[in-house]
Amino acid sequence: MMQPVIKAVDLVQVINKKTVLDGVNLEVFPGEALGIFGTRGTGKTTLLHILAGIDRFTSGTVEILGCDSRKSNKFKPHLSLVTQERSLFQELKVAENLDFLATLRGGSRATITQLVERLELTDILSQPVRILEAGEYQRAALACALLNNPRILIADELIKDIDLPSRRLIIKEVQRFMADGGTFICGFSNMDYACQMSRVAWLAKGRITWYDPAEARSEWQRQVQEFAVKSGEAND
Ligand SMILES: Nc1ncnc2c1ncn2[C@@H]1O[C@H](COP(=O)(O)OP(=O)(O)OP(=O)(O)O)[C@@H](O)[C@H]1O
Repeated sequence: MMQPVIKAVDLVQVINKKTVLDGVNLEVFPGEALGIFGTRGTGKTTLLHILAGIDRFTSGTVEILGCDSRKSNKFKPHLSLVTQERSLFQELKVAENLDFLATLRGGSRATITQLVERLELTDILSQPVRILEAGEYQRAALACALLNNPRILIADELIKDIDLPSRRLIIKEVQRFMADGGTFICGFSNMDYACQMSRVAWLAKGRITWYDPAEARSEWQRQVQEFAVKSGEAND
C-alpha cells in the first residue's frame, strides 16, 4: 500500500489554555492536493505549521516523509511552506530573495530563470519585497518555495484576495508541481477554491471532517442557508 507523505495521529495543540486542535488524525498521500478548510480562527495556520514541522505541539505524533517531526529534520530539504504572513526578506529585492534562498536551500540558476519566466516575475525582480502588491508577492513567494524542487508544498491561503492573472499563474504553477509528482497541502477559507483540491479536510472545533470537494461546497451552502434562516435574512 502507498505510504503517506505526512501522517498525524491524535494531534493536540493547546495555546493559552485553548484547545485549538483536539485530536486530529490525517494522512496525506503522494500526489494529493489536500485542502484544509475552516472559517476564521479555526486553526488552519496552527495545523499547517505543525504539518510543515516548524511548530511544537502539545501531544500526538506527526510523521513527515517517514521522519518523526519531533526527532528528525531529514524531511526539511524536501518540504516548502508559503506562510500567510509575508515571510520573505522585506527589504531585499525579489531577485535578491531568490538568489539568497537558492543559495541557502539549494536551487540552480536555471531553476530561478524558469520560475521567473513561468510566474512572470521579470518586471518586479528589482523591486523590494515590501512594496509588492498581494498577487505579486504571492507569485514571488511561490517561486522562492519551489527553488529547491520540494516533494511537499504547504501553503496558507495562497490565492486569497489577489488579482486574477496572478491567481491563474499560481494555479498553473501548482498544477505543474503536482504533474511532476508533488504533494500539495493548502489552507483556505473560501469554498470557491475547493474544486482545486482532491480532498477537503474541514476543520471545526479542533477536529476534522473529510469531504470530497463537491460535498464540501454543498455542505457549506447548506450551512450558509441555515444561518440565514436562523438570523431572519432568508425570505423563504
Ligand atoms: N501565538 C498565539 N497566541 C495566542 N493565540 C493563538 C496563537 N496562535 C493561534 N492562536 C489562536 O488559535 C486559534 C487558531 O488560530 P489559527 O491562526 O491557526 O486559525 P486560522 O484558521 O488559520 O485563522 P485565519 O483564517 O484567521 O487565518 C485562534 O483562536 C487564535 O486566536
